Amino acid sequence: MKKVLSIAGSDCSGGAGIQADLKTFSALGVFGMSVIVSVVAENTCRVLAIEDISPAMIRRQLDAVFEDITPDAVKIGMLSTPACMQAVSEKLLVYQPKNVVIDPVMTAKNGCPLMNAESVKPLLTEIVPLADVVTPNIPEAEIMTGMKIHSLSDMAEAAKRIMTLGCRSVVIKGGHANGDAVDLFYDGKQFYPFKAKRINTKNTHGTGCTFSSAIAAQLAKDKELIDAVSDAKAYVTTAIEHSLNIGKGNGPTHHFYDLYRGKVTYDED
Ligand SMILES: Nc1ncnc2c1ncn2[C@@H]1O[C@H](COP(=O)(O)OP(=O)(O)O)[C@@H](O)[C@H]1O
Ligand SMILES: Cc1ncc(COP(=O)(O)O)c(N)n1
Repeated sequence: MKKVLSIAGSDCSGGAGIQADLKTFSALGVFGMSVIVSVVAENTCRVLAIEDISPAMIRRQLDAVFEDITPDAVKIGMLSTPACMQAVSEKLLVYQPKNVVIDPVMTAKNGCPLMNAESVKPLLTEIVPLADVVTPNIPEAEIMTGMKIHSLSDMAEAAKRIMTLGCRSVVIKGGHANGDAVDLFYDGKQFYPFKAKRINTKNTHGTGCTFSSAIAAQLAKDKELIDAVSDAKAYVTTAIEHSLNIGKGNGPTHHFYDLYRGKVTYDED
């Protein structure tokens, strides 16, 4: 069984964060583990409060996982403060995991901030260079690059700028654009657009968490980067097609194993 670690925030309402990550891992047939960086009191409508776990406790959780179980991939989501980022980057430099996917989470779907403004700099200098793939949405890519993104060619320019930070590849997600949902993957040599029809739903809570976790799961199963991104795009599209009208705001994606039966492969080692 392949093993994947999520380092992220907890969404008590179950649609995003660690909870979405673990559901994605299970649906894709990998063993999920979690290091909780922040506890977020949130639901489909709003964020009520955030309590960050101490950097010492983040370090201890990482030690607990890595001294016993070597993950085949690591997904990083919400890291709210520079101190959280410091704890995570320090330990990842020690443990050197393979297949690191970084979703630079900055705000919830309802616009509530999940990352402090002073964290942008350490995100770019300490976290992004650890990544095999970084997966910003359009507003996140704008903050990371200081440019506005209105078109696919703007997405390409932003991807080039993000690559200069030292990551191995980048996918700029097009969920926040108009028209088809086009994500642009760039490996430093070539651009690959992944296109899906836009699904007309308000229930998109957890789409980014689902997508980045699906990439991590596929990388853990030894897929090439481009194939992992392609499979993750298919997975997240299906999870949005079957998203749930739970809660009063943006409902969550759905991770239902039967939907993927036939596509899921288990690895016995
Ligand atoms: N309404 C939609 N229809 C189809 N795909 C979508 C839709 N909204 C988002 N996606 C896809 O979901 C994934 C997550 O994208 P996005 O919502 O931009 O990320 P985030 O959750 O970080 O804001 C991307 O693959 C994006 O193209
Ligand atoms: C703890 C936590 N992490 C991440 C998100 C963003 O979710 P999305 O996948 O919708 O961008 C969230 N709302 N809560």
